[in-house]
Amino acid sequence: MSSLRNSGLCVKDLEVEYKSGQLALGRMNFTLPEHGIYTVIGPSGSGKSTLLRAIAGLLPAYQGELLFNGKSLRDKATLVGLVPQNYGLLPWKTVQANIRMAMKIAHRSTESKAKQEEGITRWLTAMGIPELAERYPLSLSGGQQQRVAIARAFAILPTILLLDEPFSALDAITREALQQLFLDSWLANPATALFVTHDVEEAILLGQKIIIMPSSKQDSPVFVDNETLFGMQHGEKRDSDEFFEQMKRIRKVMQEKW
Ligand SMILES: Nc1ncnc2c1ncn2[C@@H]1O[C@H](COP(=O)(O)OP(=O)(O)OP(=O)(O)O)[C@@H](O)[C@H]1O
Repeated sequence: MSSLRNSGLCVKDLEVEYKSGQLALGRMNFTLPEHGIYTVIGPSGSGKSTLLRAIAGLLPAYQGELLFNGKSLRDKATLVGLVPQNYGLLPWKTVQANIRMAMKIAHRSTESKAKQEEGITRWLTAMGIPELAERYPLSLSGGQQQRVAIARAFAILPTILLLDEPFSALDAITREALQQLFLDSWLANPATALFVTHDVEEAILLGQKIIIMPSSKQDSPVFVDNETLFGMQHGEKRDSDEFFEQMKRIRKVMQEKW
């Protein structure tokens, strides 16, 4: 049994250097309880995508340890879903075939075909795009591709869900609608989610904690608790006093650390 100290996502002395010798991510140490949404903001180049890639197992090498409930992520025993910045959809497969393939890889065909098809329809519907099932990714708008990528990530029912600026290609209204869809979908499958965004408001509207990456690789990230807002109805957050207080708090940290 894992002790409480080891439960959740544990990042121990993580440091990433790419082949060029450039330090992409300074030493990081933190533990995040499971079943939470953690938003990550930081200046360009501070290592947000690199952090997600390390957790997703996409880096050939890194220093330190990544554990989930005490088990190393290197062992691939924990199912991780990633929505990368470029959506990562296969252009030669239809929307539904993209999702089907991800489900097959994740569950190694242990699921019945009927259950798989039901899952595909359910997640496309949850993202508001059931009519796009037969279309090919390159015939879709950027925002539609983002929805497909999010549906695909949720459809594999991951334990850890990583999202790299998933709503960046959306207009403000669609973005708000998708934030709500994301929260509803997360409630249906409360993965441990790391959500990278450039938008401070979005970080406050979605995260249970907000992780602020520093510009200096020698500095540590700052964690801002956001439980009060996280517990509110999504539609009421933006107009609340707590939202404005949180904006002020975070801007202060940004001024100091960026
Ligand atoms: N494949 C790579 N090879 C070499 N260096 C890389 C590679 N990918 C990223 N880097 C470098 O690592 C650092 C962190 O990059 P990363 O993409 O993680 O930052 P980020 O915070 O996600 O930036 P952005 O907000 O612009 O997406 C940067 O200095 C970047 O130039």
